[in-house]
Amino acid sequence: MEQEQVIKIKNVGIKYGDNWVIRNFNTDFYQGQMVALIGSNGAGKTTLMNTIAGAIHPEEGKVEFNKKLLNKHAFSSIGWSPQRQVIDWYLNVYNNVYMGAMLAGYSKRESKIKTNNALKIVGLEDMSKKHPDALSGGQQQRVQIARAIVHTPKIMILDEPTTGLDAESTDNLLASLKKHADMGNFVLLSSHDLHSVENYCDTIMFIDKGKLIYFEKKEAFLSRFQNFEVLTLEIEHELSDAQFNTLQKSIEIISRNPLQVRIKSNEPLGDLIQLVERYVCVKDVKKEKSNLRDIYLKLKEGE
Ligand SMILES: Nc1ncnc2c1ncn2[C@@H]1O[C@H](COP(=O)(O)OP(=O)(O)OP(=O)(O)O)[C@@H](O)[C@H]1O
Repeated sequence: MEQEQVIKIKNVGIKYGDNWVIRNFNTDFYQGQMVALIGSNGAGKTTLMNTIAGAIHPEEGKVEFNKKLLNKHAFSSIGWSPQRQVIDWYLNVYNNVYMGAMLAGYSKRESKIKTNNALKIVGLEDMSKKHPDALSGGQQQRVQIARAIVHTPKIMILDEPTTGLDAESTDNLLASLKKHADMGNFVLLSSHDLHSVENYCDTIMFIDKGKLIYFEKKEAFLSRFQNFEVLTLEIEHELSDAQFNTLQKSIEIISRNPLQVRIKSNEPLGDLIQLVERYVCVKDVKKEKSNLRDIYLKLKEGE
């Protein structure tokens, strides 16, 4: 089925004071996509998401929504979880989330069902009576996300939703967002957790210094850069500083402990292992295709 465009970003430019942080930004988003917005600190991810969510008005250009797909109250079609925590400290966990459903126009009965479902997704069913100040940072973050997604909006804009979440909660949340996207909705999330993003998102949007560098299907993005591989070497003992420094001059070490080396795809390993074995015995070698994180680091290096 042909998926419809949900959002169009047209020549958007945003500045703080005299500084342009985003300029000439153009993108289209479609139903069914789960897009990972990635880029280094200060790249402009939050600024862009806040602009899409309507919290910042662009200096230039505009963000257009497919009006046909949205309810007449846009609020009920968009779920936004900003980077800074916005929860009501005077309401307990349950009511924080329940309020999101009520504000989106659901009846009390529907809101209850939706609230219980959202609390389940973020794993806070047992904490519904607690007040936010009695929760950990990660749990507070989950309250905010539950509130943003409780009304199952067609468009979800989530700024670093996995920050502060443990591995299990991260997986649960992303799996449920993926399911939501697969049902024809749209999810945009920013994250520095590239392993999780790689597992669940289907589209990569890589920005740098306020500019869109790559925006394509995950598989296309990965295969474009998978001309190198990562070797993990199990060695008998750690390298001394002097050994490490010397080795670094002839091979591309990306991690010291565990020792990880970047090589070209299909490059023979004999010479490399011989080189390392001048200093330490290599007990095992594991070769993996570069993943999203490796590619991201390589891109940042080559800047
Ligand atoms: N309120 C503000 N006033 C002035 N400059 C700002 C403001 N907010 C952000 N900036 C600047 O705009 C640029 C983009 O910031 P933004 O927060 O959008 O980046 P980000 O990609 O979300 O970073 P991070 O990964 O650290 O969250 C940065 O250079 C930042 O210093």
